[in-house]
Amino acid sequence: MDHGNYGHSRPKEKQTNSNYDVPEAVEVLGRYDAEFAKILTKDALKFVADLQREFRSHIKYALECRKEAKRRYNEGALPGFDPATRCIREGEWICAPVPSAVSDRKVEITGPVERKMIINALNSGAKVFMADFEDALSPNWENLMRGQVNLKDAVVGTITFQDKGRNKVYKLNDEIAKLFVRPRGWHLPEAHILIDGEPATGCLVDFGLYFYHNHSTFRRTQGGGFGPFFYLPKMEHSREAKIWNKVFEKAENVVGIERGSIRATVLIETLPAVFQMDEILYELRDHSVGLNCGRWDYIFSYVKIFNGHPDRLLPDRVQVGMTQHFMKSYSDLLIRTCHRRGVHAMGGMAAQIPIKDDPAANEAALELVTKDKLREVKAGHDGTWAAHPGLVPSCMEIFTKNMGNSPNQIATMKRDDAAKLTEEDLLQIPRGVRTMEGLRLNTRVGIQYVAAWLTGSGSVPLHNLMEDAATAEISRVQNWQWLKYGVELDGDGLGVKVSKELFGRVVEEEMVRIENEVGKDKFKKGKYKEACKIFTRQCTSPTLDDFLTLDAYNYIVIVHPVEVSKL
Ligand SMILES: CC(=O)SCCNC(=O)CCNC(=O)[C@H](O)C(C)(C)COP(=O)(O)OP(=O)(O)OC[C@H]1O[C@@H](n2cnc3c(N)ncnc32)[C@H](O)[C@@H]1OP(=O)(O)O
Ligand SMILES: O=CC(=O)O
Ligand SMILES: [Mg+2]
Repeated sequence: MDHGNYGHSRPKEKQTNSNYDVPEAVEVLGRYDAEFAKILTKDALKFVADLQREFRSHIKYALECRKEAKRRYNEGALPGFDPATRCIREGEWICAPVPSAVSDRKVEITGPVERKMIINALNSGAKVFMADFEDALSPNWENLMRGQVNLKDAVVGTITFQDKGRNKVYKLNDEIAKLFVRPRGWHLPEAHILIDGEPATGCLVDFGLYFYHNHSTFRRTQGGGFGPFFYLPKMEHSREAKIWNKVFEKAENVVGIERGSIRATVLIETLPAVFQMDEILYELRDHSVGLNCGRWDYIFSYVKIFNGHPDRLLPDRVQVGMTQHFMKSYSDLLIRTCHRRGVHAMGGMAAQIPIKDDPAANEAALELVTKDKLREVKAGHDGTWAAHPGLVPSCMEIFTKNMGNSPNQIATMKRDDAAKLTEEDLLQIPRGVRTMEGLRLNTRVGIQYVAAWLTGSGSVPLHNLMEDAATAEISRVQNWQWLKYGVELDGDGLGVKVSKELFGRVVEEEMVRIENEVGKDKFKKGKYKEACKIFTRQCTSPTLDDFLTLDAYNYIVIVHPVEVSKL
């Protein structure tokens, strides 16, 4: 974690936002708001600070280990199963029984913690709503704190939203989806909250504030005595799961609830983590409700881990789907591992979303989603993700039809055949070709996504697909990889090699295209130029940055009170 200076308006003399009532050695540098103050209470901040103090050295160590592993991969090593933990992989043990409140997770809708979307998602007919502080959210202060306010209102059941333009009031139905919350990954700091002079760890802020304010109501009204429920992103090793387990135990102790109340599903979305699935479940065995195939970050991770391996270059992004051998192997092994340990094996997100103004294109998009979901349920997944309420009914139909009356397939789809999958299967190079259109699309989408992220939107529709931080990362690292190794665009039959000059031209042309598409006015008012600078810098940097959002985060930190210009 980089504890450096963040933000445009950090005062020279340290000033605290004195309106918040803070515990000792905690400073809140984000804007004051009376609604936020109900979340940032002295006790809640103390709860977060205590987590930070107890676990910061563990987190720092885990992130150092990531760096060390990266050094080894860059020198040519391959990720693989750890001989030291063979006994965990081969041992017969199971996780704590799945709470009945979440035994049926056929369809889970996901979305940012935005007020109207939370209501729509909870009302969508999905079994679960994963409220996202991560891939789908731009983590600016307003989004994060409003997100906490919104979730608190949602858990209590009083959340409403008025769309004045459409004269429409949104409120919760009688029957709603079960709420899971996804905090940020371990790597992201929260620069608006300082603890002992250092930025807090983003995920401990997200988890801590949500847990502190909602555990009691949630367990009573939604969890049937269990909960709250979480999704845990971007882990690379079981030592990181161990930290989460200890965080959960501490949280349970502090508020006096039984061990195993909190439950979490871990996203397997980094390449090293696929070799650690048993170990991750083992660390979290009292708190686990399964694993999920986070396919988009997983693809991103493949490029990142192999950034020093020119023999493992990816084809166009659109060709790296779940039917590629390494992706199918990952999904099959995840199902086998979860079911052997008695928990859910969740599927992932198809990128297609409904297309409003083109029925034929809409039908084609829906067909792709259907195909993807059918593959998942037949393989043995217990549920899947939907990006949009319009997709929930068809995903539900596919899972219900193929699973009959069972809430899940944990006991019936053991997939013992997947036990024979090898390291080679899990690492097999994806097949396909590289094209100029692939380079253009990566560039267009990457710049448009960063522009949206800088203005507060973490998930956006682009070219009829859902784009979020994970999909944008693929565009970035793929461009970086192609540039670094001067690859030939072999799918066009032209034999063009990717170079800085070619990329520079593509960037210029795509910026013109974006301006034409969004219109001059929006282009001028938007953050397209800043986004272009960030994205281009990342694609052309001599070494690959770990995360696009770590670099871009600096642009969205606004420290209060904002320093008044002396001019
Ligand atoms: C790789 C991963 O991590 S995947 C998980 C993270 N990503 C996500 O969660 C993406 C979630 N999806 C979304 O954010 C959105 O669906 C987008 C940005 C892709 C598309 O958004 P839009 O273009 O606004 O969708 P659209 O205009 O069709 O929305 C229609 C209605 O559905 C609602 N809606 C759309 N998606 C969602 C959602 N995921 N949850 C709740 N409501 C939603 C809209 O709010 C809108 O409501 P309204 O009619 O009451 O005004
Ligand atoms: O978080 C999900 C992913 O696919 O990445
Ligand atoms: Mg992800």
